Amino acid sequence: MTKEISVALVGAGAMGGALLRGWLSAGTIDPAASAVFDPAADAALKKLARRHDFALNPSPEGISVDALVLAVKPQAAASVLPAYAAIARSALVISVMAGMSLAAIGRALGDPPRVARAMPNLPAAFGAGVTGLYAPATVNAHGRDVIDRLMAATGETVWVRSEEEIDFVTAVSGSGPAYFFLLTEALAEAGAALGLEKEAAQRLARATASGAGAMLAADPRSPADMRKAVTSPGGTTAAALGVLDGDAKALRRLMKEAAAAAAKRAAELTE
Ligand SMILES: NC(=O)C1=CN([C@@H]2O[C@H](COP(=O)(O)OP(=O)(O)OC[C@H]3O[C@@H](n4cnc5c(N)ncnc54)[C@H](O)[C@@H]3O)[C@@H](O)[C@H]2O)C=CC1
Ligand SMILES: O=C(O)[C@@H]1CCC=N1
Repeated sequence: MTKEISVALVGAGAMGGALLRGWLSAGTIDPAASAVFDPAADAALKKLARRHDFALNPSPEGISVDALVLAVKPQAAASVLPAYAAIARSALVISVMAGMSLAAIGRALGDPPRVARAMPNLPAAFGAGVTGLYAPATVNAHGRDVIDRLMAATGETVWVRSEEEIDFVTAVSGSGPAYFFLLTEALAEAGAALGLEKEAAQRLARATASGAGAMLAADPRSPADMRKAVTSPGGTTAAALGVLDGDAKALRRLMKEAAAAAAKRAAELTE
């Protein structure tokens, strides 16, 4: 049996909390040997700590774990991270922070030997996440395996070739769920504008997004082939796609601009 991983998680908010719940339900981590740090721990997190028996907000002194996972806001990192420098000396450090470079993490933690970057997304809370991963040569095959096992507990993993590509992962899949949620909001608004009751339009749009997501997860056809399967020649879908994807390629152009803006922001946060 593969050994469970001991983890110190710094920041158990939306993303850190989702990862933690994924690890606990998949049995990836050893709760009794793990610790979670979050000064704003809410009742749900306290209950989780009691149920699974992991340490919540212990003193960081003397803690020794396989992996130190950093999930605080990048803007808070410089002031928060130094308290965890001693843990980082012996642990594999995995940062899920957007726009916080390996160099900046190294500076904040006193240059620990092994630091890697992971860019998960929020569907990790339902085991339906996808995480982009990058580790420099200082992280060996065993370290990569630990990172992969931790992130695979919450969905798919995709290794990328350079640290810069993590900013591109952030633009595609890190921020990506929000694009689909916006599309769902916009579709519901369009349905209401046509004359449907607001609640009916919301239910139709949400179930459609979720159904399309289920097809993407289960159907091996490409997204383009599935789009074609919905689109009868001269029919209703073709009329809509003429607006979204006609000569001006409006949606594709907009998506490129949106992803470029996200990647640019990730790079700015890094500076
Ligand atoms: N929300 C998302 O969809 C994604 C977020 N991320 C990254 O995850 C990180 C966290 O983002 P969210 O979870 O969205 O933010 P959040 O605000 O929900 O969580 C941050 C947590 O850090 C805690 N915190 C603040 N000071 C702390 C300290 N001194 N020690 C320990 N914990 C402390 C806060 O109480 C909070 O619970 C960010 O760096 C973000 O770039 C990455 C991928 C997706
Ligand atoms: O918006 C953000 O900066 C974070 C990173 C990816 C998703 N949320």
